[in-house]
Amino acid sequence: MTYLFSDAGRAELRGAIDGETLFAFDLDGTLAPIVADPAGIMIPSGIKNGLLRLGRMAPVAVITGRSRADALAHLGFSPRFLVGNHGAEGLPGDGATEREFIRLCRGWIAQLQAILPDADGSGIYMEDKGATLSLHYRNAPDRELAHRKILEAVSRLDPEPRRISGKFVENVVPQGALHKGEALLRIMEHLGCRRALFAGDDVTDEDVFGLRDDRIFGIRVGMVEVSAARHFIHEQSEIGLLLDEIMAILETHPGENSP
Ligand SMILES: O=P(O)(O)OC[C@H]1O[C@H](O[C@H]2O[C@H](CO)[C@@H](O)[C@H](O)[C@H]2O)[C@H](O)[C@@H](O)[C@@H]1O
Repeated sequence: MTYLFSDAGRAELRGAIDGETLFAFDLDGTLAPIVADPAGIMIPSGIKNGLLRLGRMAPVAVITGRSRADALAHLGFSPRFLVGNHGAEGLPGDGATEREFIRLCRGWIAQLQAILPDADGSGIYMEDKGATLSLHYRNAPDRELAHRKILEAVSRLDPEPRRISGKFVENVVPQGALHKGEALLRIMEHLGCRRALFAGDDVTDEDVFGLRDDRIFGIRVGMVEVSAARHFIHEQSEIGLLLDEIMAILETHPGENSP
């Protein structure tokens, strides 16, 4: 992996983007620092302003594991594309499938309430996001025990969901729901974009990096041993710098059809 703010990383970024590139970002851990309470995130105002400015120069998407409504409340503005539930919510034309995902989740929540009646007592927090759900154990007094209970409970769900691990969380996702990589490709196709940039910090973001699609410039937030991303930044606080760098490049390479 190449550090984005090295000479080589900067040169590769310059060669990879212009005003017709789709710029897509994950939310938690990327646009907002990770905090203990999922409801307590704060997107720094510099990042919000940067996204708004970038949105006037090129298409911008936020692709998040949160529900769209929740993400919107934190963003305070609508990016051109806002995909929620890891790709399961908010893509053009997917209304009927989303309703089916919500129905499935209602069933899983009822089952989990029976399997994990003491969830709160174990420090497990169930986040109902409509089309998917998340079981958090960050704040459990015994994280290992809480995690084991979650894994056991999820393994008993019927029908079997797709389970994706995250930062002290297990995400329960309907089989057949698009993942973040597929969602990004859908938006590119919809817009006719030949190139995209995507930045993300977590396991579900690897669904984008793992496409290994040369048209997509992937940036992992936080260096990890195993990632399919080709570039990384050290930490979330560098996102503001990334937005500035992107906009400086677009000012000199606006793209043929940009405003
Ligand atoms: O795809 P993302 O936008 O990165 O969303 C992934 C999950 O983020 C949230 O949980 C994570 O962030 C919380 C706040 O910093 C943190 O407390 C938690 O431990 C993390 O797992 C969100 O609550 C989930 O719904 C998202 O799926």
